[in-house]
Amino acid sequence: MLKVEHLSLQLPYYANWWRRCWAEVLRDVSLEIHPGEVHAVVGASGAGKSLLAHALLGLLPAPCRQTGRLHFQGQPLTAARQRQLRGRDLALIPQSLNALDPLVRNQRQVSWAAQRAGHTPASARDTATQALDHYQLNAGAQQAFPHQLSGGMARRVLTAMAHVSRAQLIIADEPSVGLDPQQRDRVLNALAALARGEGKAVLLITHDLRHALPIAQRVTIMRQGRCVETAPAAAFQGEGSGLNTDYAQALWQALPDNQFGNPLTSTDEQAQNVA
Ligand SMILES: Nc1ncnc2c1ncn2[C@@H]1O[C@H](COP(=O)(O)OP(=O)(O)OP(=O)(O)O)[C@@H](O)[C@H]1O
Repeated sequence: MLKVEHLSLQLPYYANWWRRCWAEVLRDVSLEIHPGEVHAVVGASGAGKSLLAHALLGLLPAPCRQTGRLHFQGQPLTAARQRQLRGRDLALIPQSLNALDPLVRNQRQVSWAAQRAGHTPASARDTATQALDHYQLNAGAQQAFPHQLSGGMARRVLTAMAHVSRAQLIIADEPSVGLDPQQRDRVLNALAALARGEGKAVLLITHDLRHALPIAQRVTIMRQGRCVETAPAAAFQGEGSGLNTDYAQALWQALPDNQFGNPLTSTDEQAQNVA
């Protein structure tokens, strides 16, 4: 569905106040995402994950220098096509909660996202209510303004907006940050269900491999603007001998609750094991 080939990106900075220089923040990034798949992009803070997401959606800060090729559903993903598809076939769950309009009630924001995806105003309202119910936001939270919600609740509103968008590709940038373990699993499992049940492609961006492995089919590890390795999620087991790079192996082996050989389970499964 989405093919990224040799994507490189440079952003400007100023040396000695006036001399403009260019910092290479993405370097030769290539990956593919298929329908029905959750593809996780995992890396430390500053690895370039959000910039990759913004490049796919045409949301990069200007000026910037971008090279490489993007294809979506077999066609080149040009700037004009990105504008046309954003919020429709391409949806973003942004990392920043500032993406919510502070002056618009939460339910209405989700309803607008549904209308942009082609719902009539009446069906958009119903769809928005169902989606917000699904993410356990009650009527009070639905009618509140964004500043009246906790960070985790606001993040669930953003997830509901992507949920109703009918997008073929959902890019989720740290969708579980600030959520308690149950809510985190709920959001991640909902993303997995969109891929599995509805054939959508999900690009899950996270700094925590533990959040990616229970739902992802493939994992790309990023470091300092580069793709270090793309591996099937099944390669993250045992001592990580199925992984090709030392960095990916080290990342896997460094997980605090890595039992080397026990596949990581979701919090729900862990809770059931305890019960
Ligand atoms: N607008 C910008 N101008 C200049 N440099 C930027 C800009 N946005 C990001 N960067 C730099 O690009 C690099 C990658 O940033 P990015 O936000 O993609 O990281 P990330 O992997 O998403 O990190 P995090 O997990 O903390 O969100 C960082 O070094 C950052 O300082």
